[in-house]
Amino acid sequence: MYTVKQLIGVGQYGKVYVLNTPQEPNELVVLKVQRELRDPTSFETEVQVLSSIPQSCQFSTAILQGTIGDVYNFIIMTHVGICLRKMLRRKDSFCFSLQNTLRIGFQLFDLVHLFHSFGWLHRDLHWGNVTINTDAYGRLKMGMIDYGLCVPLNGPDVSEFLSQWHTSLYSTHGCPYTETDDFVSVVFLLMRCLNLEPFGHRVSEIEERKAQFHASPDGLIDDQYHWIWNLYHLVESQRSTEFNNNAVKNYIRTIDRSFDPISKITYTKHNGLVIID
Ligand SMILES: Nc1ncnc2c1ncn2[C@@H]1O[C@H](COP(=O)(O)OP(=O)(O)OP(=O)(O)O)[C@@H](O)[C@H]1O
Repeated sequence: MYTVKQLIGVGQYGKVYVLNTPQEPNELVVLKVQRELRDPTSFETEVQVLSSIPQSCQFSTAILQGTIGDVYNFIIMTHVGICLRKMLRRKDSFCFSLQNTLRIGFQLFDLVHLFHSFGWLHRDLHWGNVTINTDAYGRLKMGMIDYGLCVPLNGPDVSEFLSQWHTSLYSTHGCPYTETDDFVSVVFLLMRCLNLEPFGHRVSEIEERKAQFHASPDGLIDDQYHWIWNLYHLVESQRSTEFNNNAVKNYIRTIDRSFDPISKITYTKHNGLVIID
C-alpha cells in the first residue's frame, strides 16, 4: 500500500501529494487528485499523455488511475524531481549562475524537442511545470510535468487566449498554438533562472511589456542580458519553418565561450537538499 508523505502542490486541477512506495522506501511517486466537479477533460488528457510517453527520469509516466467514491478522479505517476520555482526558492538570490542557466536552457530545448517528437504540444511550460531531477549517475536533469493542457502536435489548430507570464505573445493574442510557443516559454523560463522580471506581474502589464520586448529589449532588461532577446528572436524566426534545435543550441554555445553548456549543472548539497549554483 502507498503511504502519503507530504502535500506538495495545490493548483488549478486539485491537490498533489508525494507518496512512499510499498516495496522501495526511497522511491517516491506522486498522487494527483482532481477537485470536485471539475471538467474531466484535463484529467483525461493528462492520463492519455502520461500513458503514451516512455518512462524516464525526465517525464512523469502513469502508474495507476481511478476514481474515489465516483467523485474524485486521481492519477498516481512517477516523481520527476523538484520544480524550478522551488529550486530557485532554495537560493537567497533567487537565481542561478549564468553558466547553469545556459546548461538548463540547453537541456530544456532538447527536452521540449523530445516531447514534441512524442506527438504532443505542452502549452503550459511555467516554472512549476519544469522539474530538476537526479539521474542514475547523480547528474541533474531537467524534467517536465502537468500534461493537462497538452494537445496533439498534428491535430486540428487550437486557438485559445493563453495570457500568462510564460506564454508567447502569439498565444496571448489567441493565434493557433505551435511548437514555437513551447520554445518561447523555454526562453521565458531562462529569465526566471536569472531572476529577471521584464514583464511585471499584472495581466494587462504583462501583455503590454511582452509586446514591447518583442520589439526591443531596451528598458526591459540590462544590456548584459540582450542575448535573451536574440535567443527569443532566433526561436520566433522559426515560426514558419521546421524548428532548428541545433541552430538554437549553437547560439547558446556562443553566449559564454569559456565552457560547454552540455557539461553538468553544478550544485552543492545542504542538509541533503540540492542547491544549484
Ligand atoms: N510527477 C511529479 N513529480 C514531481 N513533482 C510533481 C509532479 N507532479 C506534480 N508535482 C508538484 O506538484 C505541483 C503541482 O502539480 P501540477 O502542476 O501537476 O498541478 P496543477 O493543479 O495542474 O497545477 P497548475 O495550477 O499549474 O495547473 C508542481 O508544481 C510540482 O511541484
